[in-house]
Amino acid sequence: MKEIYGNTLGLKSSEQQRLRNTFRRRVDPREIVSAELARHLTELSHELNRQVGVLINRKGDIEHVVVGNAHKLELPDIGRARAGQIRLRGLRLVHTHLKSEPLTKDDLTDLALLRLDCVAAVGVGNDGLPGVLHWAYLVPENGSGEFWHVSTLPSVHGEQPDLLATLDALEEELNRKAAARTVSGRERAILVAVCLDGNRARAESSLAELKELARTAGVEVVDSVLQMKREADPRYLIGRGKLEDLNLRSMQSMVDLLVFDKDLTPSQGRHIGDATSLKILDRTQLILDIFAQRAQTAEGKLQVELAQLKYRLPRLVQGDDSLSRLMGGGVGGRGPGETKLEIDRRRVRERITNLERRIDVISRERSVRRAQRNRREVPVISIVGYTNAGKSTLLNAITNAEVLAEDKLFATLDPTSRRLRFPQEREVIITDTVGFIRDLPKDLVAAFRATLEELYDASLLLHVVDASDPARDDQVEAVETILNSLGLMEKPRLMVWNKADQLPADEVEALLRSRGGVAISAVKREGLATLLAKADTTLFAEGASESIGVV
Ligand SMILES: Nc1nc2c(ncn2[C@@H]2O[C@H](COP(=O)(O)OP(=O)(O)OP(=O)(O)O)[C@@H](O)[C@H]2O)c(=O)[nH]1
Ligand SMILES: [Mg+2]
Repeated sequence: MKEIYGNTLGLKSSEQQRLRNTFRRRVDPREIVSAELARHLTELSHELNRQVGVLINRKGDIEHVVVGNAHKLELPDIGRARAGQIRLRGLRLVHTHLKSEPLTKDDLTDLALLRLDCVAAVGVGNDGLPGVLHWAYLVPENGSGEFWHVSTLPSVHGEQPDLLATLDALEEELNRKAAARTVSGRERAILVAVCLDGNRARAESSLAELKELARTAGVEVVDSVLQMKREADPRYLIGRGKLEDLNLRSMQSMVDLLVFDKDLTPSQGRHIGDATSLKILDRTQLILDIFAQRAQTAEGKLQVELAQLKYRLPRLVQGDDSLSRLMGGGVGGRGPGETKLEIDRRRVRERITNLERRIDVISRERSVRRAQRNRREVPVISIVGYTNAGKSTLLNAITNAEVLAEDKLFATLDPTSRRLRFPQEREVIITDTVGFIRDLPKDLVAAFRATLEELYDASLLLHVVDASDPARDDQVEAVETILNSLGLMEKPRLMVWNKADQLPADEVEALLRSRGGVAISAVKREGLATLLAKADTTLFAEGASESIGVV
């Protein structure tokens, strides 16, 4: 026996029976609602002074009968649509509006988030007879920002549009768009930034960098939004209205992912995930993701996994309640009261300890290698710089090594060392390093400590800068902040203004005058002789070896 859902409290049994009788009705599926069914609903609504609604499937059968209060209707849980779901639900909502009011925001949000075939509201006249019919259906992405098409018919008695034909056309269009999309097979994302300090320019450049990160991670960026805000929403970071809007846009544009340009607290991540049914990533997770995709050596892989686990640990949530309750009573010898969550946490912690131990071993081997190198008294030059500055290109240009250089962030994760013969047959070792980035995740700094340890042995740091990047000054500052935190600012450092081929000559000159250093083009192999000569004098100048610590 099918039951009535919703606000049935205080209804007489005769009224409940009449509501139940609704299940017996069928409508012609081509109509939004038949005049008979509309009248049945409005009469009931009029008497009960409550909204009454039905969910009708494509065959015209009534699957649910729902009672609300005078202003709204709470729908039964038919399950939210999956992110990226193309198909419509195959259910339409027809309900009454006691004052013949238009469709509400809630009605339309239900339409979109539940992917209903359509929503319709029949006005209840003073006599309890059906009046106007407001109805709406979803529209595909269209550039005008419309999520739905809303219209009004003066009465349920007149001719109604062929709903099945409308839905067929709509689904065909949705499928066409989806087919075009699945070709790429990449996850689709909307990027979200919140600017809390009023500095819009900086927020925009950070968002541009996030876009590059997303591209590097292989994510397709559908759109990005920047919200200026005084204070962060404690629950959702962004405003609730904005979140709802994002939700609707994601549904329409078949987005799977929201990527936040700021790190989310564990509870914010959870709340946003719950409110949207989308996968949520923040900046740190995106960077970790890239590192995970790119790590080549065993050590790199261990380090990335370690950083990921450390990031995930506080974000583990109670998954399945029934399961944890089941396991809660000391079943299976897992100790009294231990929940699944605690078991998960313990496993993660064990894995962390294990990884740390293995990384430690590798790191010790590395320092043995370094010590041998030092004993041979070969000075080390380390290339540092913001990600994508051209470090690997420079290493390749001066050593003919083949280190992967590409227009992606974090192309290099593993330190690469090459021998280089200096003009006077003097030998040095030159190392390429992982790129730096502003707000480098704390766990990653720790995880890549071993990699960066190479820098402690360097006799000279070449700080490579993409001189053509508008965010150049911020990037220099970010690199210097990290060098400072590693206690490396005392090392001799040479500023290398790369990509000079992208800048007008006078700007290059001005840069050299004000900031010193060398201007080069690593791809065009210009300025390299000057660079090497300067490095040579710094390293081998009379008496320099002592002051700069070459052993
Ligand atoms: N126009 C121009 N492009 C350059 C120059 N040097 C490097 N590039 C380009 O900049 C991009 C990044 O170069 P990489 O050498 O991979 O940069 P990286 O600093 O090693 O980057 P990560 O390892 O990702 O941190 C590539 O597309 C290079 O071709 C240059 O002198 N001029
Ligand atoms: Mg590189």
